[in-house]
Amino acid sequence: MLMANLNGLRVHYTDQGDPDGPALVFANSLGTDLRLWDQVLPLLPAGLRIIRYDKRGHGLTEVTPGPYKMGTLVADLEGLLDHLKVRDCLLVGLSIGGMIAQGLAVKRMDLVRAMVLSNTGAKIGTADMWDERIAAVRAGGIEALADAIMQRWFSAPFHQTDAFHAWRNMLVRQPLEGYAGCSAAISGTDFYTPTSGLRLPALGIAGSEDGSTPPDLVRETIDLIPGSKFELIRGAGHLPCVENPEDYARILTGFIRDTGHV
Ligand SMILES: O=C(O)CCC(=O)CC(=O)O
Repeated sequence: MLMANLNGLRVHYTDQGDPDGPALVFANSLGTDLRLWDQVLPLLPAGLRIIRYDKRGHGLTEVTPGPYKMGTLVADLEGLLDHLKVRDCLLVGLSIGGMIAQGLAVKRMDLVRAMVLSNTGAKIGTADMWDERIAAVRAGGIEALADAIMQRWFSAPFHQTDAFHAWRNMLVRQPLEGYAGCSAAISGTDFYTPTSGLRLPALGIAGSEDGSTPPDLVRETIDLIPGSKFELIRGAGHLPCVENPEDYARILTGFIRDTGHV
């Protein structure tokens, strides 16, 4: 079990693959932990150093009292990469993880040489929407919202699978304070201007059935970065790395190779 103590926050992470290989770093979405990438990792090319982590208030990372700021979540990942002496990584961020990726690329170009913005946006939802969600979660727990969240996360056929129930369990077992804290960070984030200034290889990935960050939002965001590419995974919702890991890994592998990362 790997834990890093970063300015007093104990962060859970994994560091797998070739320790001397180019680094591929994953940042998870709201209400998920690093198991989000379990099915994609075995399908990726050999020779990479693969780092995953649980963001603040999620998984096995410590929970601090919310609300959180996006700058704090960005600084947490910055601290982890500095701690692990990672430079020039290919950073894959899904949803809030994609916001963290945008923030880190703007702040520390030495850490991020290429970026995948998956099922995310420069801005996600409205402040009113997030205020309502935070109030609902504080009143009734994540369970009270779980059915609606699962509708956005997964396409209808996936709801009939056994795996669906495992992912629902993962969601409702996330710490409430972490979920609410990160929701506040999303609410306060609008990266349109800073992301427009980014110049690095970038790929957007969307799911055709994504009810949280629909394909148009992902495309609008990735189009802010000149020369970027966009891929749509048909039939998948907000978490295509879970619903269709084969297509996700194929697209990611193509980008890894195109950018000369392995
Ligand atoms: O998944 C995220 O990180 C935030 C976007 C969202 O609203 C997810 C959901 O539908 O619950």
